Amino acid sequence: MTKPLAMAQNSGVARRDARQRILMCAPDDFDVRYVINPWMADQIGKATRSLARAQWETLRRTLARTVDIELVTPAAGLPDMVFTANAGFTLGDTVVVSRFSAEERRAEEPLFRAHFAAQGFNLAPWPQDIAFEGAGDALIDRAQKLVWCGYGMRSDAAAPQTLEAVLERRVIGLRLIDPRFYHLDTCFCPLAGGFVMYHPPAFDAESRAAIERETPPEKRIEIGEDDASRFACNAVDLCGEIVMNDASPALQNRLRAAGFAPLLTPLGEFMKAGGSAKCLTLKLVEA
Ligand SMILES: NC(=O)NCCC[C@H](N)C(=O)O
Repeated sequence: MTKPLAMAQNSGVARRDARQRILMCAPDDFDVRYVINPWMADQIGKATRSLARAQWETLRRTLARTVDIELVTPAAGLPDMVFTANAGFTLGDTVVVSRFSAEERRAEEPLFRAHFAAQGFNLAPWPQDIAFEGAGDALIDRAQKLVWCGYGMRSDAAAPQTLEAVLERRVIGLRLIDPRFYHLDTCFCPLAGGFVMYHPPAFDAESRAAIERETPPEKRIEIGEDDASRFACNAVDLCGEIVMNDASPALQNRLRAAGFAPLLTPLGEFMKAGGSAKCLTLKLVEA
């Protein structure tokens, strides 16, 4: 079988990836202060700031071995701003800044917009009345040259076609049906070489069929309930190194057999807010 790691090392994509930039936000004001997803229920006030900080620093250092880390300034009173996956969706030097469905996160929008503008991104137009939560719900699949876009929990049903019109890229909408997997990046992860790691019960039948249509069986890595609940799909693929909160030995073996190198970094404090490795990062993707 073709090894994605080897493939990546020989491709132009890998050379760009070597200088890839990832946006993060320090957890200065991280906490659980409201409940907007099932993971946050019963967790108000229960995150330990010092432990969260240590977990976030370990993630940052781990990623910084391979990519350049950029930081957006955290703001007091916005405890979820640490989840930069939800800042927006970038493609080349264009960004679609998120239009949060969750009222509690709306105040993050102007801060992320100002950050992207200051960094020289072109801000793509987006209708105010269509919720879209950025790279939490829109995931680029370089191997298949398309964008997968989750909807039905946070991003509106109109988000996929709106994104397709804005980006002029093929976008496939995937309808999410389990509130625990409220963003696409909690239950779906495109990997190098056309592999896709996903939790099938998080999707409706039509969306599962779309995934099966686009991805051959040998490239589909189905994630069971146990691994999905450890946020195994919420992973960052860095040229074949898969940075994730946790994964069972069986899943780690499955990933290794496909040519990937799982790298576990515990992010339990952030799980209390419903996020882990992928949610804490935004790849500033090359077009
Ligand atoms: N899944 C993600 O991309 N981000 C995690 C966001 C967690 C935050 N508490 C939220 O519910 O919006």
